[in-house]
Amino acid sequence: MGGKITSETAARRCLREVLGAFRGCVTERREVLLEPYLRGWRGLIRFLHSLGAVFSFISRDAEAKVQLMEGYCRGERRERYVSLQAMVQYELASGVVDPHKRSGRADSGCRTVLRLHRALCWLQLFLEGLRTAGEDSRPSAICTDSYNASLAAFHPWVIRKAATVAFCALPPRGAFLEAMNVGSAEDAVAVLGEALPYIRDVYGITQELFAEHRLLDLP
Ligand SMILES: CCCCCCCC/C=C\CCCCCCCC(=O)N[C@@H](COP(=O)(O)O)[C@H](O)/C=C/CCCCCCCCCCCCC
Repeated sequence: MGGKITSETAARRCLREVLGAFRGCVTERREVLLEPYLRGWRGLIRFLHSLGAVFSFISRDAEAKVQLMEGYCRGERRERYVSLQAMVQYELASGVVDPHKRSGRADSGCRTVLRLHRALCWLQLFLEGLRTAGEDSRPSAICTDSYNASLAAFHPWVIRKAATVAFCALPPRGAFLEAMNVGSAEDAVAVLGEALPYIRDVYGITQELFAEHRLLDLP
């Protein structure tokens, strides 16, 4: 045990932000808008900060990826980065990414979003586990199982080891749900239930888009 909540207001604000952002991501035409997508990630990263310094190597990596994408969204070609669909179309057409090459640009939007997308798979499993597990369950175990079933396959041994050690610092379920600061544990479970369908929808659309263009294995 060891997760320490440094700012209750910040935690509450960022979870509301996550929920609102993922809710606003998908358009009527089933496009995923990048601006709210990245805003959702910002909220998650802020929440991760509130869990303590032991997670900072994880939040730094996520932060760098979000920052890179925000740069594209505000840059010269920002109209190409309004949605994931626009980004994929542009980066494929301009040769920024090539699914047939074994090496590629480390800073492309597609490659960067793919890393976040894989992490979203972990998040879905983790939140679902947290929501449905018994009162005595341990978030560290739920997190480890979710990680092993998703992201771990893409990480080298040293990262897997460091991540697994960090997960041990997660507080017990009651304290974790409290840390979400949205009311009682039941309220927190309800918020998770509210957020999950939106996150699942964003994940599903992205998975389909990347699969269609053979972008799921970008190096
Ligand atoms: C709403 C309720 C509360 C949920 C709170 C969850 C908060 C989670 C916030 C952020 C999740 C972190 C996402 C990490 C993205 C990792 C992307 C990645 O795979 N990067 C690796 C590959 O990148 P490249 O080298 O190819 O550029 C990179 O090597 C990774 C480095 C850092 C380690 C990543 C470990 C990921 C573990 C994810 C679990 C986070 C644990 C949070 C505990 C609540």
